[in-house]
Amino acid sequence: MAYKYFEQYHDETTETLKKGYQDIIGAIGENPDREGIVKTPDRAAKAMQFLTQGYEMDAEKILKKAVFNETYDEMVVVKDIELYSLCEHHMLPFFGKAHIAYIPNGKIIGLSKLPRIVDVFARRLQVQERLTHNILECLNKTLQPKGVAVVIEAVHLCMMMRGVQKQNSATTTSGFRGQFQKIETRNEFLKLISSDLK
Ligand SMILES: Nc1nc2c(ncn2[C@@H]2O[C@H](COP(=O)(O)OP(=O)(O)OP(=O)(O)O)[C@@H](O)[C@H]2O)c(=O)[nH]1
Ligand SMILES: [Zn+2]
Repeated sequence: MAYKYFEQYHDETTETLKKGYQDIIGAIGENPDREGIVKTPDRAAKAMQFLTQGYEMDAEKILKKAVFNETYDEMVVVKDIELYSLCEHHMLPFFGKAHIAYIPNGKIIGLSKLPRIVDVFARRLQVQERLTHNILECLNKTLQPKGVAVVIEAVHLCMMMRGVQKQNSATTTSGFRGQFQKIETRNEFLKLISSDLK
């Protein structure tokens, strides 16, 4: 995991979140002083800061660290980028995979920066549609490629553990700019992301 050693907790935020989690634990009928739970508000406060760390990150800055001039002008595809986010309606996880492609226009991007920007936008309260567009627009603006495409496939725990309780439905969202608006280019991308080559 990229952020295994994340330690940017803010004391004030931790305290505020801790109080909130203590109230939640009491409100659901648990004993906040029970041995196994006494440290839970502190752990949960830190977990929530980890899961929402994207608010403090600047995606454009991260991308600009690794932009290289190159004449390669074929499609670049990075697929199966795992993502974990929180739905903004229930604050429950949704998770799945992102597939990203772009066609360079004189500049290529360091490959690891693509998963990094997925995380920047995923580690916030989100809806899948906005997450898809955030990634798409950020790449389009920063790289100004000939085309960019983003597909996200995800499952939402708010539809599985509660609510409609549907265990087998997945949601796909997509966005296409530039040359990916042409059907042949889009189809080539969709074919590449559906192949089993790992
Ligand atoms: N479009 C979209 N909807 C989402 C996403 N995550 C959760 N939702 C939906 O947000 C909606 C919120 O609807 P409400 O009727 O206000 O909430 P609710 O009463 O808890 O709804 P149910 O989940 O149907 O029980 C639900 O339909 C969720 O399925 C997302 O990423 N995109
Ligand atoms: Zn939800």
